[in-house]
This record gives sequence, C-alpha cells and structure tokens, in this order.
Amino acid sequence: MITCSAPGKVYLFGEHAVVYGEPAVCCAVDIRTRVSVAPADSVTISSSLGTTGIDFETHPYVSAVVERFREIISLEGVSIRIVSEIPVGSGLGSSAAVTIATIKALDTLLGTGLELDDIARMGHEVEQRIQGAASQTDTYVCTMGGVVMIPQRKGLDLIDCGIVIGNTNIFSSTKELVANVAELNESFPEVIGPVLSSIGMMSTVGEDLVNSKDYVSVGKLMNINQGLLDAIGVGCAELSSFTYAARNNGAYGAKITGAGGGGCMVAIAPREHVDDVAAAIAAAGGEAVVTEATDIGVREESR
Ligand SMILES: Nc1ncnc2c1ncn2[C@@H]1O[C@H](COP(=O)(O)OP(=O)(O)OP(=O)(O)O)[C@@H](O)[C@H]1O
Ligand SMILES: C[C@@](O)(CCO)CC(=O)[O-]
Ligand SMILES: [Mg+2]
Repeated sequence: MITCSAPGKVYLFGEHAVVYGEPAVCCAVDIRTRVSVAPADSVTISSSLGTTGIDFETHPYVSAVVERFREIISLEGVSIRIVSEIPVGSGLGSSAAVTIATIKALDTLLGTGLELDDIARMGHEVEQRIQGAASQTDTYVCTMGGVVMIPQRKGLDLIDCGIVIGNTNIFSSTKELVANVAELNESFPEVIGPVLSSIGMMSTVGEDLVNSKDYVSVGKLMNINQGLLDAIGVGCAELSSFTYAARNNGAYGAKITGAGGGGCMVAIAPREHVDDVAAAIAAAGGEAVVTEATDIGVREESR
C-alpha cells in the first residue's frame, strides 16, 4: 500500500478574480489529505463521503483522476482510501488536495514517473473538468507547497506569522459560487469587471509586502479584499461576523478564503494573539483552527 498526502490552502488575495486571469497569492497550510492506494481487481474509492466505484456523484475528482490515468496506462482496478483533515467543501482546497494526493499515489503505484509540474497540470485539468471553470491556483499550491503567486507560478516567502481559520460549517460548492460570479459579471460587466481587476491589484501590491514580512500592511489589504469579495456576492453573515471578531481581537487582517458562500475565513495574526483570535471566532459561533503555512507540498508518506 502506498500513502501520499497533500496540503490544504488559504488565499491571502485573489480568489474568484484569478478565474478571470487576475493574479492571486495563495498559501499552503499544515492541514493535509492522505490517500492510500493498493492493487485490486476493481476500482473502489472510500472516504468520509462513502464507498463507491467510479462515481461522478459521490467522488467526482477521484473518479476523474482514475479515468485520466486510464488514458496513459492500463489500469483495471485499484483500491483508494481517503482520510482527510481538510473539511469538505470549505474553501480550504479539499478538492485540490484529494485530487493531487490521488494523482501522486497512483503515479507512485503505477510507476508513471510524473514530475511535480505534470502532477499540477493533471490536477488542474481534473478541476476544470469537474468544476467547469477553475484556475490553476489550488492544484498548483497544493502540489508545490509554500506561498505562490498565480499565474506567474512565482514562489514568495513563507508566511511567518500565525494563521487562524474560522469555519462556518456551511457547505459551499466552489462550482456553484464560480457560476454565480460569472452570472453577476454577465449581468453587470461594467461594474463587476473593475471589482475583479481591483481584487487582482491586491496581489500585485501585496507581493513585496509578503516578501518583506510586512504583515500589518498585508492584513490591511486582506481587509480590503474581503470588502470586494462581499461586493461580488460570495460573503455571508457568518463569514462577516468571524472576520470582524478576528480583526477586533488582534488579527492583522481577515477575509473569506476560497469560494465563500459559507466555508471558511482566514485571519493572519501575530503568534502571541492567535489564541485570542481563535477564541473570538469561536465565541461568534465558528469552529476555529490555528495553523501555520507549510512549504511541504504533495509527498509520499509511506509504502
Ligand atoms: N476527503 C474527501 N474525500 C472525497 N472527496 C472529497 C474530499 N474532500 C473533498 N472532496 C471532493 O471535493 C468536493 C468539494 O470541493 P469544492 O471545490 O466544492 O470545495 P473546496 O475544495 O473544499 O473549497 P475551495 O475550492 O473553495 O477551496 C467534494 O464535494 C468532494 O467531491
Ligand atoms: C473561487 C476560486 O478562485 C478558488 C477556490 O478555492 C476558484 C478557482 O480558482 O478555481
Ligand atoms: Mg475546491
């Protein structure tokens, strides 16, 4: 049996706008999905969502990965078991992590010799197939780890402060949220276009601030980015309440991460304040997790 893992991620800036070609800055976090594979006569996929064969209802991403491998190598059966610390449908890149960890595990089992760039590319193709429109961000950062700027694929300095995640525990489908933004953009292109460009500008301005570890300024930009995400309709009352709770309790800045509409928000904070920020999010009704950035992307854990 071979086990591979891949990290989740938070966006410092740029989700949604990145689907329209704007830049984004995304950071891998130390919360992982583990996928174990073993030879078998038929395909079995088992996770917290259930046990299935190839099944595009329950396991669309993993099923698409298996089909993709069948295009390059003979693959009759395989047993795939998923254990994840990343909440499903939460803005932390659960779909990218399960996709990338499955690709790496199958590559290792089948000896297809994929390089990291190939894994990221295949992961992006799978996200595009299942999600409709998908940027390369989640699959790239989850493959490489660290902090990356997209579309340049440029590595920035690892975030060296506390990261607190607040989960609304409201399931959100990235596919639906991306489609909602597309609809709003079609209805009001003159209004939404400039908002998306302004979101992109956060990354352009934020890049040097991340590299110089100026987290006070990064936090201010995250707060502006949050206002613009609200403007394009991907916020909700709980996400707003948790971001204010975080900001009022020592965070540098706080915003939605990922698709929004539910799911999670992220705050960056001095390490000495992370417990206060987490307690404030919990008091506002959220599930708070204190984490850190990680430069460990997809990797083999055991065989
Ligand atoms: N542990 C898991 N086991 C099996 N499938 C999973 C798992 N985690 C995520 N998935 C798949 O990913 C889907 C959720 O992906 P989606 O892109 O909507 O949310 P997300 O990736 O958590 O958030 P975001 O894309 O905003 O970061 C689930 O419906 C499921 O198909
Ligand atoms: C909402 C979005 O920008 C981020 C989802 O984590 C979608 C994407 O980039 O594919
Ligand atoms: Mg996703």
